Amino acid sequence: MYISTALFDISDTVRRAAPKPPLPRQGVALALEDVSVAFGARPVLNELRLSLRAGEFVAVLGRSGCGKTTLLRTIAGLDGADAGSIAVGNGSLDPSVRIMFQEPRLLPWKSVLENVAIGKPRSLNAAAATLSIVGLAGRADDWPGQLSDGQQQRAALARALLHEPQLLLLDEPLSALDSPSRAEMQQLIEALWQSRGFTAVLATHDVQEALALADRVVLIEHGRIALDVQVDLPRPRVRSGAAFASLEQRLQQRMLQPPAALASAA
Ligand SMILES: Nc1ncnc2c1ncn2[C@@H]1O[C@H](COP(=O)(O)OP(=O)(O)OP(=O)(O)O)[C@@H](O)[C@H]1O
Repeated sequence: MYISTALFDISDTVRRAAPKPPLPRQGVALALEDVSVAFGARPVLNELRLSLRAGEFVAVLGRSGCGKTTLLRTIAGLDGADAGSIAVGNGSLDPSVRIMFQEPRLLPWKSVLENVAIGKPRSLNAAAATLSIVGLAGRADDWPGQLSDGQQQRAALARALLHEPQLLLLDEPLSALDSPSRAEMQQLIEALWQSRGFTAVLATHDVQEALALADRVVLIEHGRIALDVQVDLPRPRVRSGAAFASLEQRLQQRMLQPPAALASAA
């Protein structure tokens, strides 16, 4: 992994490229009612309920294996729910829902531009413009292997954005990046979310990342939403502030509780 040196003015680039008008921020974007998912005999999601307002940015936290990925895959229609209902944009082929994974999942035999245009092969001009928005102007003809890890995730973000999603699902897409690339991508995602108005769900282990980006942080325990915290802090978030630190401590403590303590508290 090498450190990205392709710093660019994120806010200016994103603002100039913002669609007009942005998506309306009203109504419910996503509603999960009593959604249960099991793999064989192992229950993962257990009558989970979650509702998101249009334009809301929600971070999903939880210990490893608690079901964050399963939740996002189920919302995207990649995993089927055994029970319950999911309203709005359910189905992996629905262009209004896009998902980004921890790995960029670019096809190595296609150029960066062709990767971005997957599913929209007639949109090469728009794909090139989207590459510029994510800071990859000039890299369209490269192969994915010629990009750094962070740049590959930017290309994956461009691929999702090309579909102008109403709901963007982010499954720990920054967890493999070095810290400067990670901070840049956080800024980029926040700027895009602000200018475009899509609804975002970010699964992460990182409490700071959740608090830096989200309007609301939810915590999964025992297959359900066990904690739902509103983050009423001005943006851009100042991580050194007292209110930020206090929320961070509260969530960290909850995340660090051993499973036995969680079971007896449930
Ligand atoms: N396809 C599958 N088949 C069988 N079990 C699975 C499958 N996918 C997930 N699981 C199990 O479901 C549980 C939840 O997995 P999931 O990947 O959703 O957790 P997670 O919270 O995203 O974990 P992490 O933070 O480590 O990525 C785990 O016990 C996992 O082993």
